[in-house]
This record gives sequence, structure tokens and C-alpha cells, in this order.
Amino acid sequence: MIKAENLSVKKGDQWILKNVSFAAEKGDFIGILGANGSGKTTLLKALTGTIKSNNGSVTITGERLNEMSFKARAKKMAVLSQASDVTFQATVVDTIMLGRYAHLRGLFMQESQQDRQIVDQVMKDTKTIHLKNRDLLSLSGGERQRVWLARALAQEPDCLFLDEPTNHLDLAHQVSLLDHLRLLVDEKQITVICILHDVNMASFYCNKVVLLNEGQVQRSGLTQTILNEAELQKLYGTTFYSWLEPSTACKQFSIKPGWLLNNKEGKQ
Ligand SMILES: Nc1ncnc2c1ncn2[C@@H]1O[C@H](COP(=O)(O)OP(=O)(O)OP(=O)(O)O)[C@@H](O)[C@H]1O
Repeated sequence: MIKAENLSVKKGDQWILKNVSFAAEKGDFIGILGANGSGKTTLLKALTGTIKSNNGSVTITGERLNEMSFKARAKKMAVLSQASDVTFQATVVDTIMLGRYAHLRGLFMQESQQDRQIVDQVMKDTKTIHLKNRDLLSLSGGERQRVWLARALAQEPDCLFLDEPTNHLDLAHQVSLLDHLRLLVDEKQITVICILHDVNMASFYCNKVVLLNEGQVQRSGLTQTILNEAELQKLYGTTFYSWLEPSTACKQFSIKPGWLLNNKEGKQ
């Protein structure tokens, strides 16, 4: 469904992405993992056409991304970027309605009953309905993050790209957001491609991972096969150990806290 082939991006005289290739199918929940500065956001931007790659190509359901109109892209893909400061005044419901832009019809691009129903549903799904008439500027970081997600979902995309969507969210809201994404993947067979810093969340939610190391794919494929201590140590340059979470049989990871291990008396 989405295919990146030999994507390379250069900034100044530095190659930030080098020959990145991977494929995502319908119903895949793919986690992009990597250390700070490894090129994750650049990859997401190149996959969504926010920046042009210097080499390589991206195709979505067989169509080349750089040959698709803005509207055609917006019908197929939605992007939730890293949280940015809000500089405009708008209500939550109007902001989420912007997600319907590519679907609006008629000379005056008026919203239909169906558009309003979809916006209502995504507000319920993202637990933003009670914020409906609030001004965006008055929301907390976590509330705002859920509004951005609602706007992306209102696009009804085939593919959803998210850059660290759990930023700003407390643990309960992280689980709620990822559960909701998983439900969309399973029930509607959309494709989710998501940058995550939390390897444990990736292990719980992603069926596939792409490990990005200094702009190159260290490994990509099934989470169960690829996510292990050795790969993570190579990826982040720190020691991990793992265990199986008993109720889900998913692998979970922890780092070794240097200051405690070095503290002979083990005092905290
Ligand atoms: N416009 C630019 N000009 C020069 N260098 C850039 C530019 N954009 C990104 N970079 C560099 O490219 C590298 C990758 O950046 P990117 O934001 O993709 O990393 P990341 O993996 O998303 O990082 P993080 O986990 O910290 O968000 C970084 O070293 C960054 O400084």
C-alpha cells in the first residue's frame, strides 16, 4: 500500500536519510524507532510529501506521491505532526472540521450533515466532545494533542502518519490513544505509521517496526522478531534487558540505570 524505495534526503552537505526502503500494507501498525537525530521526523516528512527527497520514491496504493494533488493526498493520508504552538484562535469543533476540507463539495465548499456526523464521532472517539466550543488557545498540551488527532481522523484517511503522538499525554491517555489507533487498524484496516520513543508501547501496539540508525534502516520487519535487546542496544547505544509481560506475552524492555548499578550500597 505504501512503498518507500531508496529514499535519501540531504540538508546542506549532510545526508540525513540514506536509501531508506520499506513497505506498509493495509492493516499494518508500524512503529518508527530510533535515537534523537536519527532522521525519524525527516522520514515521516518525506513519506508524506512535506519535504522532497533528493533520491528515491514514495508510492501510495500504486500512485507516486509527487504526482498526486494536495486534495488527492489529503483523502488518502492524514498527518499528526509533533505538537506545535497554536498561533490562531478557533474553536475545537471548527479546528476538527478543517480535517474534512478534502471531502467538502459544492461551489462554496459547505459542510454536509455527513461531515458534521463524522466530526461528532471523532470528537467522541478522542474524548474531545466536552471541549467542543472551547478556544484552542485555552487547552492544555494533552487536550490539544487529542484535538490534532481528531482533526487527522476526521479526514478518514487510508493511512495515518503520527510523529510522537503520545507526547504531552499522561499514561491513561497514551493507552487510550494507542488503543483507539489499534481499533482503527483492526476494524477499518487503515495503515498507521507512527514515530514512538517508547519501545514498550511499540512492542504492545505495533505489528512491525522500522529501526532507524543515523539515517539508515538498521532493520525492519515484524516486531516480535526484530525488537530485542541486541537491536535496541545498537540503536540507542545503551544496555537493555527484557522480560515477557505475563498477561499479554509481549516483550517489555528496561534500561540499566547506571547510577544505581554503580552505587554499591544500592541506596536510592
Ligand atoms: N533543515 C535542516 N537543516 C539541517 N539539518 C537538519 C534539518 N532538519 C533536520 N536536520 C538534522 O537532521 C537530523 C535528523 O533530524 P530529525 O528531526 O529527522 O531527527 P529525529 O530522529 O526525528 O530526532 P528526534 O528524536 O530528536 O525528534 C538531525 O541531526 C537534525 O539536526
